[in-house]
Amino acid sequence: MAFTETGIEGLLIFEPRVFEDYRGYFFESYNQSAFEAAGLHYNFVQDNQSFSKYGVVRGLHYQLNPYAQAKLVRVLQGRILDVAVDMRKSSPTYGKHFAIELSDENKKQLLIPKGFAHGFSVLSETALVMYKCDAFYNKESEAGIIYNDVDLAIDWRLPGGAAIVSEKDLELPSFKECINNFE
Ligand SMILES: Cc1cn([C@H]2C[C@H](O)[C@@H](COP(=O)(O)OP(=O)(O)O[C@H]3O[C@@H](C)C(=O)[C@@H](O)[C@H]3O)O2)c(=O)[nH]c1=O
Repeated sequence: MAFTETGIEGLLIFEPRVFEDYRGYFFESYNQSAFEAAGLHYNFVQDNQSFSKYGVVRGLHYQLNPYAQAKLVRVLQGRILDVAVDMRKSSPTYGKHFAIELSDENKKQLLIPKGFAHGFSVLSETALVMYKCDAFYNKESEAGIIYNDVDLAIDWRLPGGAAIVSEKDLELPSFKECINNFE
């Protein structure tokens, strides 16, 4: 079980220890005491799961305070590019993003603290994504940034720009338009 830094404070990669044998494999996908031993005190209260096809981009999403959510993201089937944008104005990496491939094969997870916008693109034929949240969904506090924001310039690794995006997400504002949503 290992936590790796990403260069953005608080944003960590978690790699569980995988036990393989002739039957297959076993791993602890989450263990609260192991997180606490690493100084990571989260009280996850909601688990979400989504299934998407190749080219889907979900995001970039966050909830406004006091409903902001930390998330622990993993992939049960397939391969995604998971992206977290640092929206914490006091952070030295404010406005920077971090992207990582998460897959059923590499079993990596991304721990995203509050104060980030989150999204992902689907790189495999389909992907089953699961993430834990430390605050409940609150429809009224949903917010987001347009996935192809010019300032963030995220490479979603979808050649030919084949992004499949929800109608709601296509209406999202630019990064610059929502900076006042953050402290
Ligand atoms: C996020 C969420 C949605 N819903 C409902 C609202 C809506 O009718 C339907 C689909 O919601 P969305 O289109 O917002 O789903 P989606 O675009 O997958 O939204 C998710 O994107 C990723 C990137 C995140 O980080 C999540 O926090 C969440 O915002 O599900 C819930 O009931 N509970 C929830 O927690």
